[in-house]
Amino acid sequence: MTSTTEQTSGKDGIRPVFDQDRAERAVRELLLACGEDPDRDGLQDTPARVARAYREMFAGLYTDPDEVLARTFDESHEELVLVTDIPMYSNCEHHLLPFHGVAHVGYIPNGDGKVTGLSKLARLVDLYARRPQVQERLTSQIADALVRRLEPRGVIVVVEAEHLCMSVRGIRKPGSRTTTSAVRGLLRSSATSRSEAIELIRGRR
Ligand SMILES: Nc1nc2c(ncn2[C@@H]2O[C@H](COP(=O)(O)OP(=O)(O)OP(=O)(O)O)[C@@H](O)[C@H]2O)c(=O)[nH]1
Ligand SMILES: [Zn+2]
Repeated sequence: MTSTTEQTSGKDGIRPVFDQDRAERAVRELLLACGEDPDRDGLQDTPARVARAYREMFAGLYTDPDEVLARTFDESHEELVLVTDIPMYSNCEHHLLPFHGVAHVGYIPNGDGKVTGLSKLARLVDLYARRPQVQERLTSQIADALVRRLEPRGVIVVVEAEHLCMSVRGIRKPGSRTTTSAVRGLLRSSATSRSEAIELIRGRR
């Protein structure tokens, strides 16, 4: 039986552990269900490898996003800070197949010294991407974490991705891309601020 701790998600979806043995048993079962022989030469180490791969791909389940943004700098910049084209690899929670693309993350600091390191924006993308996800939730979780920790005047997050569940199976439309956005604060309420950010994202190349 599954224990309560395993079923219960903590703050912001944080889970306590990755169960390597259980994951290996599940992969072995999957191979058997596919009619494969998990004991044949090429597959002997596969359950352990796949389990480790999932541990890595879902590492964001075991990390507190607020820690990523814990350190702030005293900088009186009060206009847009935008990091574009952050490579993003996630897995859709419906098929456990990858979706990948880029994220653009911007915020307007509130001027009271809460400016974060630029790499932390990419770390935040990574953390939420490394969970079983849907693209809409990934996008809004990144935005909401920034709002929570930095109390900025505005936030914009745009994610553009191809879903392999739409490419390699099902509808099979390789190359189709999905764009999602989450805007908060001034970047939502002010058309001028939002257009400035969107223009910078669009014209980045
Ligand atoms: N909104 C949203 N849908 C997603 C995402 N990732 C995958 N999906 C969709 O999840 C849906 C699951 O639909 P179902 O009908 O339950 O499953 P399915 O029979 O495998 O669907 P098909 O992919 O159409 O074959 C599909 O339409 C996927 O395209 C995502 O990040 N956001
Ligand atoms: Zn999918």
